[in-house]
Amino acid sequence: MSYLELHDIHKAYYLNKEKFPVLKGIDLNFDLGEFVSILGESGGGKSTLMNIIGGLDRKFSGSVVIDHKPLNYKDEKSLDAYRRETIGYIYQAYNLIGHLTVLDNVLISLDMTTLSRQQRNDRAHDLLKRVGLDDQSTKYPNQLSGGQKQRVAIARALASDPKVIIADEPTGALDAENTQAVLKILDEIAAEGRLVITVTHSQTVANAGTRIVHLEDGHIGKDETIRQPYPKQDVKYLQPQKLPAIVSYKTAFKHFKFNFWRNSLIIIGTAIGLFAVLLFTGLGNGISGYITNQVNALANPQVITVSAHQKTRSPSGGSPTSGAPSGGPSSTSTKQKSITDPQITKLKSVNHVTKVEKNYSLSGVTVKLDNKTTTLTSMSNWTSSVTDNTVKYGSKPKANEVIIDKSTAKKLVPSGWKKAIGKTVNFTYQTTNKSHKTVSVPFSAKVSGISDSSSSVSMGSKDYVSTSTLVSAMNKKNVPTSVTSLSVSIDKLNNVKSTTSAVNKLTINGTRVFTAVSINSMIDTVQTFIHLASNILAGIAGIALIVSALMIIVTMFMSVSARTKEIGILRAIGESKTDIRRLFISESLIIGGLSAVLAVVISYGVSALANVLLRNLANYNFVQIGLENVVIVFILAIIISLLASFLPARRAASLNPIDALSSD
Ligand SMILES: Nc1ncnc2c1ncn2[C@@H]1O[C@H](COP(=O)(O)OP(=O)(O)OP(=O)(O)O)[C@@H](O)[C@H]1O
Repeated sequence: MSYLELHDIHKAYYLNKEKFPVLKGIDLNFDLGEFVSILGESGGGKSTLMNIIGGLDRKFSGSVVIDHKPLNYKDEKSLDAYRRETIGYIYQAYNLIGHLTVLDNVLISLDMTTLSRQQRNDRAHDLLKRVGLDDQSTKYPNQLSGGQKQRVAIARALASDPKVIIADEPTGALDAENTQAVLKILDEIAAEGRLVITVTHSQTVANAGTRIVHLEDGHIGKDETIRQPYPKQDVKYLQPQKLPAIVSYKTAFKHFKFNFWRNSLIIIGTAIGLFAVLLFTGLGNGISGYITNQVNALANPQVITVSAHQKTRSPSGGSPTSGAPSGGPSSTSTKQKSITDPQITKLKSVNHVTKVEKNYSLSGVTVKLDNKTTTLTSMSNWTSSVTDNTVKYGSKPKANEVIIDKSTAKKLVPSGWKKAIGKTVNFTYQTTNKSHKTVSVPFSAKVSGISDSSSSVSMGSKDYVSTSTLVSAMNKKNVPTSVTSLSVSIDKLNNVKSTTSAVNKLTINGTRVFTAVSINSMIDTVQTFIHLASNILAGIAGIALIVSALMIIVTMFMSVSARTKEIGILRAIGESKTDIRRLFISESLIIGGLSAVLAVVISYGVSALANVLLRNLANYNFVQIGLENVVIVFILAIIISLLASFLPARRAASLNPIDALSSD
């Protein structure tokens, strides 16, 4: 039995359903050590036969038996393995990969062996030395002569140590001298105990072999042995393996580098879209953080405001349950129900509540210092809900002390507002006493500190008197000290949410008592809107990403059509559909990944600049790009590049290797 056997091979091409038979029953046997030339006229079917022997063509009838085993032409994977392990191809048109160096062109075959990286490199250099080209290893194919290209192709065909070398018109494009050089190498290959099958229509070339087979009108004509074949050799061949994924990534990167400028433009385009997304989300983070800070500076987040629960449907008029006088001292909302002492006791018993303070809000307060007088639109008592950093100068008020706003201080001491600290100021306001008579309530207090309403977002001036001073003044004038709102302190920030809802759920005689509001819930609401707005902006910016995705799709399709021949070559040396798909997907991923890197770099640069420029607005970083935003942008980039590469990669993988090889 021979090493390679062809049994009754029939092959026809169809054009518009018309059948063109090319091979009409071929039976041939080949052995290792033979250098067989298949001689025939142009168009006689020589290449067609080679494609069948080489495992590239699957549409024929008959069988090919290799090393006693019939080839399974139905199974694409076993054909890939056959090409990878057994066949080395040499073409008339060289078919080198243009964007790879001479060395890399040889290495692509070696990557499908189990040799180590160093061994692969050494073998590639040895093969190039053998064909006289080791000094050209860093050149690209377009920098070589025709003869040199063909020698690189021979080195590549030998790289994976195949038992069968198929050479389709290997000297067709060469001059006499190069033809002789190539034929000599092919003869040496046969002498190593390999089977060399060459296709030619030149008698001179055919004479260089050990046997000539004539192909005539789709049949085997004369089959003549012109000299003894070389003896079979008991050598150990290299161990083949599937292409490791890393090689596809590396090849993709090499192609990416080869088209660096075109790819750079696409990366910039994609990066702009990603940058816009990052910037808007960063801006959303910054603004919501700024508002949180501002609100927290105004009010202590660990203190919730509690008022008596109002039945929303009750229009005006008295409440059916409460007999307490309505409103605190000149309360702004007179319709609000007062909170009773038993209710306060109940509130104090709630878990995590550490302190309950009454909120008094005075309006129309006249302030007098020496001969200067002014009126405050509002004034409150100092409670835990007011944060300490409200006091910009001096200290917070103790008993018989008051904090006045900078605007108030300026009116009282025009010569220097800071001098107001330490001075005793007289206050008076009008309200109704327990007998429903209008009375003036006077009190005096020493200014312990000054607040500044202009330095933050706040409504009206910020004047606060110590609670004990105010309450004793009210008591003196027989003014009711009941209130409509309380400041309730909670032990830990973490408990604020749960305690707020616990207070809201409190009932007395089955009726809800309180309405509690935490500053956090207000911040949450504001933040929800800010994030919504910034996400909408980021979403709009995301439209740019659709354009980027389209750009990547177009580039990938261009890449597939420009690299059709390369795809054919890679398939011919044994790469599978999966390898080809991975090649294109990885190139797209490289583009996507680098776009994300560029976008992140630009975003951090622009946000640093924007934050410096916005410093004079407030001492705060308004653009805050967090790690999670960066991660999202990378995920986005990966999704876009995967989606964009899906169709082109599928198309590349589904190309017929023979059609791909014959493309220009
Ligand atoms: N894909 C195809 N579709 C239709 N016809 C084809 C196809 N490929 C080859 N043929 C035809 O089949 C015949 C054999 O072609 P083939 O390339 O095998 O010949 P060849 O002997 O190698 O020719 P040459 O020496 O010129 O390279 C030719 O007539 C050719 O036109």
